[in-house]
Amino acid sequence: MRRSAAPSQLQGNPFKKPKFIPPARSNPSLNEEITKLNPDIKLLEVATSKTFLQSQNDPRKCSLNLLPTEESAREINHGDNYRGKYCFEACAMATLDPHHTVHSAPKEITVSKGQEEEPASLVKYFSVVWCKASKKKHKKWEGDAVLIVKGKSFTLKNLEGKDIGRGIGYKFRELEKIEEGQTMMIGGKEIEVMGIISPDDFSSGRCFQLGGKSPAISNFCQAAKKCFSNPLKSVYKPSSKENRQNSFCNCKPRHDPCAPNSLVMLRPDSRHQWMFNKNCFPLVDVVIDPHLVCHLRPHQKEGIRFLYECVMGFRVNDRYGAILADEMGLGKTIQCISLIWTLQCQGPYGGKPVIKKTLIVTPGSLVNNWRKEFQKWLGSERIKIFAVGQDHKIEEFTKSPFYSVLIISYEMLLRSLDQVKNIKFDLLICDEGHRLKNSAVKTTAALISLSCEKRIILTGTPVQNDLQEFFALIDFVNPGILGPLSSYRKIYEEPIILSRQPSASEEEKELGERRAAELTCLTGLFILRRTQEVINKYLPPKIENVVFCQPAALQIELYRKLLNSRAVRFCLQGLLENSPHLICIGALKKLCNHPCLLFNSIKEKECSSTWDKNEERSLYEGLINVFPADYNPFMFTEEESGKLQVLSKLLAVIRELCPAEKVVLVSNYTQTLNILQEVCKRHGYAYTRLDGQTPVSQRQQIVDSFNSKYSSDFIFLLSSKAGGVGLNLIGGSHLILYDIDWNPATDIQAMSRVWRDGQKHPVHIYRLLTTGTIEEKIYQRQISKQDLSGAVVDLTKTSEHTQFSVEELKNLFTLHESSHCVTHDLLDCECTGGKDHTGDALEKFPISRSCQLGPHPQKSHSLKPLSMAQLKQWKHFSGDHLSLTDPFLERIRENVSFFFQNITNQTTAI
Ligand SMILES: Nc1ncnc2c1ncn2[C@@H]1O[C@H](COP(=O)(O)OP(=O)(O)OP(=O)(O)O)[C@@H](O)[C@H]1O
Ligand SMILES: [Mg+2]
Repeated sequence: MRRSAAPSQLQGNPFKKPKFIPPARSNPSLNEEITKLNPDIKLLEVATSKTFLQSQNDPRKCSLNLLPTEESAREINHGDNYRGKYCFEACAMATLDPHHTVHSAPKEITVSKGQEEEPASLVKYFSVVWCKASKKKHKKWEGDAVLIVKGKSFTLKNLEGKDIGRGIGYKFRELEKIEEGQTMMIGGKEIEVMGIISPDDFSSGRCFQLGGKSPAISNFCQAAKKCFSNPLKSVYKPSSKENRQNSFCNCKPRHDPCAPNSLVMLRPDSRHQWMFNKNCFPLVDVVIDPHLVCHLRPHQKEGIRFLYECVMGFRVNDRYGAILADEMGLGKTIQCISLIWTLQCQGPYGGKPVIKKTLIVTPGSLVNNWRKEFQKWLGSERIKIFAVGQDHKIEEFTKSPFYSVLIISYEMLLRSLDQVKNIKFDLLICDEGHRLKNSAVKTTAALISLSCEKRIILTGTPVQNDLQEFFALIDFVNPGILGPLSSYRKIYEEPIILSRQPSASEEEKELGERRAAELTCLTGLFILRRTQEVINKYLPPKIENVVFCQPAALQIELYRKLLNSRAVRFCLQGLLENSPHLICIGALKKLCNHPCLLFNSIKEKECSSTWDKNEERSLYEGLINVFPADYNPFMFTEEESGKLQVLSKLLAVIRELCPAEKVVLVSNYTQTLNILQEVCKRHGYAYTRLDGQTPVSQRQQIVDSFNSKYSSDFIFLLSSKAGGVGLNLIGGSHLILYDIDWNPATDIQAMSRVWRDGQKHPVHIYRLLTTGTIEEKIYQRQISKQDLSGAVVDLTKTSEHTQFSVEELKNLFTLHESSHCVTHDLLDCECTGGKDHTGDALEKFPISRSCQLGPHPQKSHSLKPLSMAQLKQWKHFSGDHLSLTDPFLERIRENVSFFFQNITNQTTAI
């Protein structure tokens, strides 16, 4: 039967290329090679030979897939029916790693010749082409597919991962015979077998990738492996006639590549030269300006190399995107500035600059920060920056030839999209780019519509809970690299999510893990994430405290009443559809911050016209009577809230002991910030404030003035959700998180504002939680979920908190009045929180005891939220412990039931 070429063959699908060796034949030369490495594997036979990225990356791994032949399998199998299992395992372990245990196939495995019954666990995979069944002689194949043969059943999946045919009841004999060129009918489709797919290729998902992708990516490995050659060789001596002809080009690097500490970029490989150097300009080394290099941290140098290789298309063929996902404060800005400045002045071909104009899109509050950073690192002469603002309209940029960098906020971009589209940008940088969630979001759509190919996303906040958001980011920087969303879902998202369900079978778990690993591998070429650890040594010590504040009497009484309300009881009956649980949670959180916030809500609702119909009525019933008859929320007192009492004392002791230091005080709620502001006023503390209402144009000014050593402000009131991202608040060295967010990333964002490059003082962080209440539960949820983080992204739902099981609600709606610290109770720690478990007494205990904290270096200083296990490693003690050495904690102990403390960079600590 003749056939037309299937799509994969037109595109050169690597899975079709290898010569198929039917199971009964062997390839002696390869076998020899394998045998040299490990004599035990001579019984196995090479069935297919493919080149994959992974094998290139890891020199120990080989590009061969080893399958036992029918005969060899029979040789080692003596009479039982596990051959199928053996086949599968041997395939899955197919590497040439000499340490690998390919030879350890179970010896007792046997197969009886006449045996017909085949265990259901036999799984084989084949690449096939398919078309609708017809009697025509000349078939027109409609597409490539993957045939999965499991036991007696067949499944046909297209390359998007969708099932397109099924069949059952095939005989084992038929199964055995499947070989290249064989045609068969499955679910009304005719297929022709093209080759065997190894279980590894199937479980990693590689067999679904069409020709263009893998080779594109694998190209990087060669490029990346090439060492830096002596740059002077080709730079100073034009090697060919053509090069001499093009001597009008700048053949010298802009900076001396041989100077000590020079930072030289990777040279393009021959493929790149062939594609992009049609005029045969001489190769010139691209060298980062030494003026910048002298400031760069090692991880920043590595980051610049990474960005350069990505946007030049060295890493993945025909893709020019990158995601720089370094944790907060690692200097993503300086890395981008270095890249822009380099590409704008230099290039590998005749020194010709690679880019002319750059567009930087950033949250409004950071537009001026970017401008300032350019000035900080490059001064005002080298490069002309245009930051769009009220007084700086985009037209000015369009008209003037001087400016090469346009900085614009996401909001402004939407408003002036048409104008931006008319400008040709060669490089696009999206700061805090995790907001580009999907193409349905307007901003994403607007950015996608820009024609610029070189795209960089910067984000310090990893994608937390959504593989589709992850897809959106990847697809934005390197469009199409993961195929269409529909196939991505089938091949990666669904198996990964399925594998994380508690009910997942072993097989599902394994498949999900393999797919996640493959996804990480594919995307890892253009995603770079480094953690805080790389910068710790440049930073002053950080003393982190979790402070469990005893609730005030009024809070306890109101809390009990709320928990006894009809609304809460209704939630616990499990009728969650219309459950008012979110309202109940909101009320409890307000109460923890200050009872006057709850009072205000009750009064507001009483005045509201919908009060009668509202579920809140049943929540607030009788609550007002708990407040004193003449209660005036504007005259609130500190004694009415445990946390506020602690805060007030904390501010006083900071002021007293460190008069030159400043405090960043963070809340997620504007109303709470109002209370904190009032506290500042009452105590005469000078303050400044940045929240969602603060005009974007004023934000940088507020930040700058707080950071200035001449500022008289003692406190910076910050709404973390409104404007926390990306801000540098190094003027403050004490940071107090007054309330807790469900999403740990919000809190981490806030905490990272002060402990960053440029900070001069030891940093003190205080997280205030009300003992025994919902705040502790939210904290526990933050930290326990962290243990589950996934390989590519953290799949735990941490940002959306609308769904709870009845059990979870029961836990949330419980007040633990007798516990000093419910979180500590949960840690399974042997200590009682007494004095023996402070750092002072550490030497007395053997290191292995779970509570002995100080001597163990903290495992990771990454900005990831803590896990329960890590928290247990923190120093911890109850509030009534007698000899607190920390003078700040000493002063607030009266209102505190428990402390956790951890010091980073302790060697130089206070
Ligand atoms: N090599 C360096 N030497 C001194 N200061 C540096 C260096 N690199 C960065 N900084 C400073 O560190 C601070 C943090 O840098 P930057 O704002 O770029 O961090 P980021 O990675 O963008 O963090 P975020 O995710 O919070 O936005 C800035 O004030 C910056 O000027
Ligand atoms: Mg930033």
